[in-house]
Amino acid sequence: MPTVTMERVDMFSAAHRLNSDHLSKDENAVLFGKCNNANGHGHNYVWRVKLRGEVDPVSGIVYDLAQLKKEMAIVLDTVDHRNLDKDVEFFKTTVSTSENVAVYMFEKLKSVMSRPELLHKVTIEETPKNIFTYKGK
Ligand SMILES: Nc1nc2c(c(=O)[nH]1)N=C([C@H](O)[C@H](O)COP(=O)(O)OP(=O)(O)OP(=O)(O)O)CN2
Ligand SMILES: [Zn+2]
Repeated sequence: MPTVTMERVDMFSAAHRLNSDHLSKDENAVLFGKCNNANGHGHNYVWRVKLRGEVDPVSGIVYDLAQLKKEMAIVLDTVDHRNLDKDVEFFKTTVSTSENVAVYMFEKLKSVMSRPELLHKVTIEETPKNIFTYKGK
């Protein structure tokens, strides 16, 4: 059967601050600039999810879209209108760069999917200019 890639896109708004516990105050300020400001800042992130698999000969689908929507909603609830650094366990020890947001969103979705082997890649658009993609380990 043919192998097809399907994609669903959603969005979430979240606050964060770029700051590494392994760097000094000055090193953080130099590395992250305005993004290290103590007040933090926010983004309207665009989350692109791509699944890749064989088209089922009976149903004609790769994966149930309604199921994917439910699973993505579970993940979105952990980040939407949250402060990533304070509300998400993963970011209490990991800098909330969009590289790491892509890793988190991929692994969290994979952990709730009924067929995790179909998850192909996740893309995070932090701003229209800054886009990060993760395909798993
Ligand atoms: N490697 C990374 N560098 C930076 C990240 C990141 O996730 N990975 N994130 C940031 C900040 O979060 C920042 O908010 C995004 O950068 P910013 O300059 O505000 O947004 P733009 O690049 O789109 O702004 P322009 O000034 O229009 O270029 C910083 N670095
Ligand atoms: Zn930011």
